[in-house]
Amino acid sequence: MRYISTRGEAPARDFEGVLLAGLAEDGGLFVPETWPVLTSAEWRKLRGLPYPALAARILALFTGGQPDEAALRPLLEKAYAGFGHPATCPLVQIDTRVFALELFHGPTLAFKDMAMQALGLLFDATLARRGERVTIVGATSGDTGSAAIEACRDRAAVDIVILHPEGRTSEVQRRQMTTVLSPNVANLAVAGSFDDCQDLVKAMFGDAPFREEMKLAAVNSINWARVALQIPYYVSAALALGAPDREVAFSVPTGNFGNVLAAWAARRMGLPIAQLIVGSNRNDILARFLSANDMTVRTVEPSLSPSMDIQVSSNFERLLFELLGRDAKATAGTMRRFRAEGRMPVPDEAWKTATEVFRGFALDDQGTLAEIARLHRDCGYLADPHTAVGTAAALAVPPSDPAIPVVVAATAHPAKFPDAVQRATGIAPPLPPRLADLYQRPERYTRLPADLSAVESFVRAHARRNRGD
Ligand SMILES: Cc1ncc(COP(=O)(O)O)c(C=O)c1O
Ligand SMILES: N[C@@H](CCOP(=O)(O)O)C(=O)O
Repeated sequence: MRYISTRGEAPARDFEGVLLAGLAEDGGLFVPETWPVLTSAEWRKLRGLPYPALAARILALFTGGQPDEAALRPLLEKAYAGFGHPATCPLVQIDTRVFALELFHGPTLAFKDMAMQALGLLFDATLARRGERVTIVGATSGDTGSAAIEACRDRAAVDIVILHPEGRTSEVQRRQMTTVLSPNVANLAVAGSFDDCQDLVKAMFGDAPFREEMKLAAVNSINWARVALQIPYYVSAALALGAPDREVAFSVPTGNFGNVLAAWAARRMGLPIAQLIVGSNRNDILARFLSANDMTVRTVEPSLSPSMDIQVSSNFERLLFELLGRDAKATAGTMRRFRAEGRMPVPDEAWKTATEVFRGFALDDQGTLAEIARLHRDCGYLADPHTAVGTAAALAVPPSDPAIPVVVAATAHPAKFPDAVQRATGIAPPLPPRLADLYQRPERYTRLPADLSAVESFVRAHARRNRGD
């Protein structure tokens, strides 16, 4: 299995190369050179497998034997062993045709753990074998950061620096990051938005001497391994509802487009997914794109679903590459214009192709509170604000065939957003016992402006300190 860059100017790599490289050298994102496609009989054979075994089978389709399924299986069993539900990611019926795929039973209570717990182990195994050390730099709007820190804390071959937008995460989200005092972990509160943090991370990767000196690695969904590890749960949910002999749809609360892209990948692999519903908050660039081919960047606005406060959705580039017939030159040109002009010129034909699969829906904060209240009142389900955007989208733009069930990606535990949940329902969901003293733990983080040289100096000092240079 080889991977190519969406911008066509970086050398192709194998899975291990992609895992360690993160972003391609030409600024593009790695995608499989060819997609593995399963027959109906092959999908049926996956039914009933425990989640770690299913995930190993799917991931092995993308690793080209390095590591192979036999090596991946114990690794994934270890990754999911600490999850708070025996099914890893249970499917819960919440309405007549709507199901919640609960992806938040991992250590940091958000869907990021589903990939990140395995990614940390993959990094460990790979770096130990190669005798190498890396510096992970990551951007977070709230959940990637804590999941990455939890997966990488105290690991011998990894230093990690996470950039979050100062004051724009929930307090629980911030504390989950900043109260981890392991020497290899550092947190930066950046004066700016998530998009600024993500730009800084990409700029560090674009600075070739710095990238080489620091041996930079990525844990954001710009890293293909993150997306690959998000595919199995769509497979698991679809099989449970009757695929490949029955079509399903997914509704995914969306920000950086990594989660819904994994669902798209499952569809590309032959899973019968009738429709993908993209839920947005007031930062509705994706909903505008899907309804009117308008992908114009606006200022990022804070909302009750802060993890989705994003305007530049990195993984959209992977979809764009496919929509443009895998034309890397056209993709690179389109992305250049997007960055220069703040508007993405997607040809009408490509846009129409996207709308055959994707539907978009945006919900403001009032609507989000109303949906959390409705779910609690009518369905007895306590949802976090991100999941509520997903359920509202599922009801607003469902597939026209009522026999097709809609699975909503329940991306965070309601206890991560107690203020919003309490405003909507009067209930403040408690944190699990292992996090009960979160508000009493000391925090450590550094404030910096959104300035590349300041951030690079910080990262260099952090890495050197840990390497004993
Ligand atoms: C709770 C939650 N929901 C939804 C999203 C959006 O997911 P994505 O960025 O993969 O589109 C995020 C952030 O990734 C998140 O943390
Ligand atoms: N919503 C994310 C933003 C980063 O997304 P990623 O999937 O690219 O890591 C977050 O919570 O940090």
